[in-house]
Formats: sequence, structure tokens, C-alpha cells
Amino acid sequence: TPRPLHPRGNSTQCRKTSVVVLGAGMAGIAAAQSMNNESMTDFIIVDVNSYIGGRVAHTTFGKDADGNPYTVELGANWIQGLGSDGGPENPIWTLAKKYKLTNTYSDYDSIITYDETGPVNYTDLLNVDFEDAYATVEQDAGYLLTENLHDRSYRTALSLAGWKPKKDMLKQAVEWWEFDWEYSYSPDLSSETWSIVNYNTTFYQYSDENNYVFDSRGYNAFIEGEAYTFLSPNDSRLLLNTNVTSIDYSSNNSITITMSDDSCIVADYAICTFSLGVLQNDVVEFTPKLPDWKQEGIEGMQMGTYTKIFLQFPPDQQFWDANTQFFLYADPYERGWYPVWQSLSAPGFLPGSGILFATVVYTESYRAEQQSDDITKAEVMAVLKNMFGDYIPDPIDFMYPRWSTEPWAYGSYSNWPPGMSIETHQNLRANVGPLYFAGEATSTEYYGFLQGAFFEGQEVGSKLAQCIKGNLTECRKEKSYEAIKGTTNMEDLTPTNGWTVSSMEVYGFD
Ligand SMILES: Cc1cc2nc3c(=O)[nH]c(=O)nc-3n(C[C@H](O)[C@H](O)[C@H](O)COP(=O)(O)OP(=O)(O)OC[C@H]3O[C@@H](n4cnc5c(N)ncnc54)[C@H](O)[C@@H]3O)c2cc1C
Repeated sequence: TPRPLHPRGNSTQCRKTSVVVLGAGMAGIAAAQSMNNESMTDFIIVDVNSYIGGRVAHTTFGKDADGNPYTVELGANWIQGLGSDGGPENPIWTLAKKYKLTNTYSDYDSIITYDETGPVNYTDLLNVDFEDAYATVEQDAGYLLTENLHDRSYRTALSLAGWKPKKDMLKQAVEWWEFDWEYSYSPDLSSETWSIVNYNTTFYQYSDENNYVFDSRGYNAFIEGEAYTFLSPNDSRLLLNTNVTSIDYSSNNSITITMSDDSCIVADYAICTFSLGVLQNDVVEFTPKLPDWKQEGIEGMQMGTYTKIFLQFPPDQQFWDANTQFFLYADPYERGWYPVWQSLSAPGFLPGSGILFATVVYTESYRAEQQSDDITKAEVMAVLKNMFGDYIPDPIDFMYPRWSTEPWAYGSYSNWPPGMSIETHQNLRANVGPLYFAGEATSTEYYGFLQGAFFEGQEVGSKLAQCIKGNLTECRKEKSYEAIKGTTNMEDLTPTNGWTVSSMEVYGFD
């Protein structure tokens, strides 16, 4: 239940704090934790949801043999890039181990490929043809970046490397599995250089392993666990179920946050971790209006949607291979039409659960998320019948979230469009006076991933804590760009712009 705040009106009646943290997701909790680590404990965390974790969200689904429900993740599901002996470790993996989250390695070689006639083996397209083109694109991206050349779309890069799926629907399915499934956009709508930077920073720096989390406490158990390392139970600095409607930063030395119940908080600084989707959909009113350069940053990055559609079948009538993790479907007409299917009945997951889920992104997500469960269920059952034959049982449970219309997220995670330089992205990151920004989308190198939200929150939290303790003018100096150029200069690949580790030189791009 919401905690009572002082009524609105004269801002002298608002609750006061040094830093208000807007959002209790990964970035917000990491920001508050790093302030706490710097002994700066005068903060308030606000979130519209009733739980800590934001887009790391779960629900119950289906039933096991004893009638107890399973837990499934609606949002983030994988720990992406773990780490290797002696090398850097993904902080999300470190925390997953600390909280003993149940997880299993996703084996992308455990796959059977299908088209509308049933199983058809086109794994060669995956393992040879696409991989060959990828190796060329990877080199080319490093070349564009090191030579300050203009970015290309990932589509252009693939075509130049000889990968041209055109009307070949098997190739389209393979491409979707390799690209859209990760970035939530097609190669046509994604940056060549930054898609490669994003991939390399996570999967080369740490490791190329993705571990799937299916913990009955929910994946967010680690974020909640970390929050309660510095918050006490019922801590008055955590305001859940609290909907922020406006942010007024017009005063020189304070910022006023107003909630839907007309309560308010006055702070010296705010860290806004609301998703890019929330910022793009004008959910929160900013006073004054955000400057043009900031708006360009917000509108420049794009917000993707990634939808998991869950089905439980009678466990004693499982019709797919019990030992396989993934099933890839190539629809004859529509690219991205319920292409990837994952079995939670596979060994190491929830054997005997009878749970299968499909993933769609982008326009197929928007369509599915606008329509009723019944229509979507009929579509996915038609696909499963193409793959496995007409005599499969009906699901006993069916459910999917609707990220694109969720008012506290408006999408799943961000993606870097073709041709956007590091300067536009830095404008998304940069502060506007006392108003700071952090979240997965503000991460230059790890956008889309939990580690991006973690690092961005941590960085802005510790920066603010340090400046509050010392030189205040230092707090207002994040870099922003009034005039945007079309290329990213090597000189701009600095921590100031969020480039903290090289995702190139180590890996052979000289
Ligand atoms: C379907 C899906 C699949 C994903 N898969 C993976 C994956 O496998 N691996 C991975 O690493 N990442 C994955 N991600 C991305 C990952 O979930 C995000 O990068 C990360 O959770 C973002 O954290 P954040 O703190 O930046 O934002 P959020 O988690 O969105 O936190 C922001 C908080 O602000 C709150 N808020 C928003 N508006 C308001 C308002 N007006 N008033 C008050 N509170 C408000 C929200 O409730 C939210 O809690 C996935 C995301 C989705 C949705």
C-alpha cells in the first residue's frame, strides 16, 4: 500500500530528500546502492509497481503434478554473457550466483528446424552460411568505427557480406533467430557498428554463454536481495505503488516530483530510470520542456518489443522432442511469424512441465499484443500443427504479456538504429541540470541488457554521491551535443560518452 506523503500545493509541504530515484528496477536499485556505498543515504526511491525489479517481472503459470503453479518470466530471462576464468565477470552473473538463482545454460545447438510441412533440416544455413557472413560484418564494423566512416544498416552489411535471404523463407527464419531474436528489430532497422559493439562488449568480454533463469522466487530475487542490503524492511525511503506524473526542474536549486495522488517530493537531484518507452510516450510531464538536444537523444534511440507467448500442454501428451531446447519455424509467407519455440520440458529446465513458449518481436509483437488471447492462440496452434501435425492436444493454459502497451514500460528494451552516432546517444544519457538519467537504454555498450542498467545506475549514483559530498559544480557536467554529426569519431569513444571498455581492439580490429 502507498505510504502517505505530504499533500501538494506549496512545495514547502512536500517531502524533502537529497536525491530522488525514479524507478526501482535494476538501474534505480544500483544507483541507490552505490550512493549508500558512498555513505550518502538521504534518498527516496519511487516506483509505480508493487515490487522491486521493473522489467525483471514474473508471474505464475500452468500447474505441476501437485497442482502448484510454475513461475515464468515475463521480461528478462537470461543472464547474458557470464565470464571466463581470469577474465572480467558479468555483474549480473556474480549476483545470480550470490542469490543462487536457478538457471540452465541455453544450448543453441539443441535445435530442430521446421517449415510448414514439418521438420526440414536447414541447420547448415545457421552454422555455416550466416556465420560466414557474420565474420565479415564483424570485421567491417570495426573498420567503419576505427576509420570514422559512416554507419550502415545491418541489412546493408549482411548484403555486402553475401548474405541475401530475399524471398528464401528458410534463410529468413535463420536470420531472425540470429538477429531479431536478440535485438528485437530486423537488421534493416539496426545499426551495423553498434549492434556489433553491443554483441562484442557482452559476449566477447564476458563469454558467449546465455543462462536461462527459471527460479520460483522470480529472476528479480537478486535485485530485491540487493535492495535489502541497504534498505530496512518497511524502509520509508522506498515508495512502491507510487505513480510519478510530473517532474519540475525549473528551480535552480531543487526539483519537484509530483505523483498521481497529488503528493510530492522536493529533492536536490533526481535520477530518472524510467524506460525509453516511458520517455518517448510523454507519460511524465517535464517542466520546463526538455531541451531540443535531449529530446533528440530520447527520440533517436528506438524501443523494441519482445513478446513471449506461453502454452502448457497436458504433460502426458508432449508431442515435441523431450531432449531438445529449441524449435525454429520458417513460415512460408511471413517473416518472423512465431519463429522461435522453446521447451521448458527439456532436461535441466522443468522436465514434465509440458510448457512451450514462442517469441515474436517488433510488428508481430504489436499485432499479437493488440489482439485477443483467443486470436493469438488460434494462430500459434496453426503454426504448431504445421510443425508437429494436426493431432496435437489443445493447451491447458495460455498467457502472454503486452509490453508495448504497458504504461510503465511501453516496450521491452532499446535498440540502436542505423546511422545514429554516439553523440545522439550521449544526449539520451546526459543530465539536464539536476535531472539525471540512467537505465538500460542509456548504456552505450550494453544497451538492452541488465548489465547496461546495472552499470548506468551504479555510475550515476556514485557520481552524484561524490559530488554531493564535495564539489557541487562537478555534478552538472555530463557531456551533451547541440549539433549532431553523422559519424562516431574514435576520439569520442571515451567513458564520458559511456564507452568504458574497448569492444574492438582486443579482438583483432586494428
Ligand atoms: C521481454 C523482455 C525480455 C528481456 N530479456 C532480457 C534478457 O534475457 N537478459 C537481459 O539482460 N535483459 C533482458 N531484458 C532487458 C532488461 O529487462 C532491462 O534491460 C532491465 O530490466 C532494465 O532495467 P531499468 O532499471 O533500466 O528499467 P526498468 O526495469 O524499466 O525500471 C524502471 C522502473 O520505473 C518504473 N516506472 C516507470 N514509469 C513510472 C512512473 N510514471 N512512476 C513511477 N514509476 C515508474 C517502472 O515501474 C520500473 O520499475 C528483457 C526485457 C524484456 C521486457
